[in-house]
Amino acid sequence: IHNFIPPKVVSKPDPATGFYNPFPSYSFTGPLRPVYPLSAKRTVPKSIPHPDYAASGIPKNRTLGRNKIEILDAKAQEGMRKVCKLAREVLDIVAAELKPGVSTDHLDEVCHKACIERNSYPSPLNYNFFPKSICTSVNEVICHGIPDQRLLMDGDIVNLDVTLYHEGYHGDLNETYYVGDRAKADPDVVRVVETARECLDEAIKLVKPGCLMRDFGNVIEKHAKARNCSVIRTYCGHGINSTFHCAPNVPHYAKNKAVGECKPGMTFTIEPMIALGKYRDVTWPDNWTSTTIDGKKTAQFEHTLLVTEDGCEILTARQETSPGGPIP
Ligand SMILES: COc1cccc(Cn2ccc3cc(C(=O)NO)cnc32)c1
Ligand SMILES: [Co+2]
Ligand SMILES: [Co+2]
Ligand SMILES: [Co+2]
Repeated sequence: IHNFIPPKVVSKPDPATGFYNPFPSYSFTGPLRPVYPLSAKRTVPKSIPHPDYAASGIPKNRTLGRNKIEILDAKAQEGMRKVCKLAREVLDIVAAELKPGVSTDHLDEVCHKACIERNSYPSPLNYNFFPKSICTSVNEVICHGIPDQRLLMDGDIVNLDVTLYHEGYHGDLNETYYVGDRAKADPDVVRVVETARECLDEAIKLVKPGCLMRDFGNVIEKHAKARNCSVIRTYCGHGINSTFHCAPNVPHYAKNKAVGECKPGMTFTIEPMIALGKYRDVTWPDNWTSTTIDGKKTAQFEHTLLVTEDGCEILTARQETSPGGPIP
């Protein structure tokens, strides 16, 4: 079940970290720990259109024709442009808050408010019962990190994954950022972050009518391996439109069997997760937080893309003012 009720704080701090360890019997793969309690569940005014799962937690499984990829008409494409532009604005607003001493829960609050200010619902909230409005994935967390009371520290890397639901369409993007002085970042940390960024850029270059969904994994894994990194296999890119996740499934590893080819009017994400060590993942007892099995750092970047007649439009593209960006 995903209706996650964090456990009561245990009586004594964990000698290893000095923090209270809410899962004493679980052997964490790295140094990161959750810091509870989670803040109270945030609400979205009823005046803002909610996705079907907002109350129940369970998305309607409308894409029963699993492999049928929706082609959006001009009006729907305009709707996707709009929500993706807003999603980029929200990501940039949250990223501007990043500094040592800020809690991931504070980032959730900033994201939640920025969505509401844009008459948008934060898509992750209650999606399959996810408890917060943004995914904040720190260090060895691959994805789906839950915003909590932990304070960001100099030398951390943090992925912010934002998805908005606006006027019937979802827009989904994420970036990984350096916390503290980027110039002092560990070279291995820079390698995994910049490799993830480059893997996404390489894959996007392929996107045009006729390109096969299974092609992206080959270029992503080739680049990752050339930089002595691995590719997480469990989580994939996905179709996105009026539904948060739909066909196609877009694996990021080589020699995959993904079905489908790019056609004008399709919208989907590519969101490679790259690791310094092993590609295998293991999920915390919170049922959400996915971490590398060896506790080594991992990074991710994501865009929502629209296939056009001669290539693609990066609907969630960085702006001049966007925080972060490549270390030259
Ligand atoms: C075992 O079912 C699971 C496991 C983990 C997570 C969720 C639900 N979920 C919550 C937020 C979220 C974001 C994305 C995404 O595409 N980011 O780019 C995907 N899933 C998401 C369900
Ligand atoms: Co479940
Ligand atoms: Co995302
Ligand atoms: Co996504």
